[in-house]
Amino acid sequence: MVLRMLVDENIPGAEHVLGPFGRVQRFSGRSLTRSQLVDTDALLVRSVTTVNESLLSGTPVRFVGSATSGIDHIDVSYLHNSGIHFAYAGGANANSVVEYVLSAIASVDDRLERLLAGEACGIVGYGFVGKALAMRFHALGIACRVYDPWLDRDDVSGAVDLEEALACNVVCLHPALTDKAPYPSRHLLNRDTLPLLQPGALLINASRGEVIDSLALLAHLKAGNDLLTVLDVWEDEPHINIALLKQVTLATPHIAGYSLDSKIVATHMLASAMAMARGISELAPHHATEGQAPWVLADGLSGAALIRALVHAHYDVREDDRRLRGGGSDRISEHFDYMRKNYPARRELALARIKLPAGFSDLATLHALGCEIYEGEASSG
Ligand SMILES: NC(=O)C1=CN([C@@H]2O[C@H](COP(=O)(O)OP(=O)(O)OC[C@H]3O[C@@H](n4cnc5c(N)ncnc54)[C@H](O)[C@@H]3O)[C@@H](O)[C@H]2O)C=CC1
Ligand SMILES: O=C(O)C(=O)[C@H](O)COP(=O)(O)O
Repeated sequence: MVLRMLVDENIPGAEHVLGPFGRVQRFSGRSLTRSQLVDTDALLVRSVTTVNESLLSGTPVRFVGSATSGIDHIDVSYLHNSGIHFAYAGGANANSVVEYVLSAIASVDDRLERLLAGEACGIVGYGFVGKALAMRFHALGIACRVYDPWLDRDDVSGAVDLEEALACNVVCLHPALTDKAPYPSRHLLNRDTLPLLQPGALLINASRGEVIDSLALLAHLKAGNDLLTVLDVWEDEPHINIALLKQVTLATPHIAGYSLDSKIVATHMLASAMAMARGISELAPHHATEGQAPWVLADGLSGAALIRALVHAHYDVREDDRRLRGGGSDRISEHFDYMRKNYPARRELALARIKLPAGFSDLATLHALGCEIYEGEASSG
């Protein structure tokens, strides 16, 4: 049977990877309605589409895939109880988020140097992203204090309670969004917990906007608390709070996980799941992203300077911040989505090939960042 697939317009590679299953039609994620699903067998969404009974009941949809790691937009119990297959791309973009966080840390004063000198980083949420971040930090020699109350403490390296994680000078939020007791993450940072952050701390949120009570954060920042903030995610996207945008240190339109590499992996993960659900063993050949051109490292870099140079050469979060603010306040929601839809092909540093200058000595840092050493000739500098 030819499968009728409806695929979010922002899932790249779908025609190539999913084409062999049948017909691929595109839709716009924020405006999907039930009437568009009357002749759809498989629905592939991103985080902006709420998938629940009111969208799916009475439709022929039998497979739902989400090209995301967070699945708070999916009513998984409804899908399960209705016999609808569900798959998502858990972990596909974890490294992309890790590199976003590194880029943010490397952009704010001497935060990176201080972490390398022994200050600890607080990580809230120890799933694919939190764990990948902790492992990258560990490889770089940076200590982590991790809070994830849903996990057995023995399974969490550097487990602490929330107060201790928030007492670090850099705090990174990576919990799933949940309302579930006893540890809901919605508004985990609120008017009672924001004061637990240290003066001068850097708070990075690349999870879901609703993990922070934005009005409480705005009040906290306006009260002159010495807090630096990097927000990739916002409450009520794309209608973000302009007053908050003006107060934060760096602001981006929910693109931390948007490396090209991670998006293609996500498409493949959904295709594999769809194949399995249909009992098909042969998939389309991997739609590999092109290898990156070797990058020639400048002389004399090591430690923090080396990390900063490599991270920013690959992805500089300050450029996304400039572009978001450059859209002006009057049409910010359109601009927010425009940036997401037209996001440039960002490649991951962990897949980069680096040509070393003569006498280079800091191989440990290159390995910690996941880079490959390139031995051949390279043309660019
Ligand atoms: N900004 C972006 O582009 C991206 C955002 N995300 C968001 O980041 C979240 C984390 O991503 P993954 O690690 O891949 O998800 P995951 O599902 O692997 O991990 C989420 C972790 O959060 C923990 N958690 C839940 N409630 C918590 C609480 N109250 N306090 C502390 N921890 C709590 C869970 O126990 C779990 O270990 C996703 O759920 C998604 O919402 C993920 C990828 C990209
Ligand atoms: O994976 C997740 O979870 C994310 O937040 C996505 O990377 C964000 O992308 P969209 O699904 O919002 O386009």
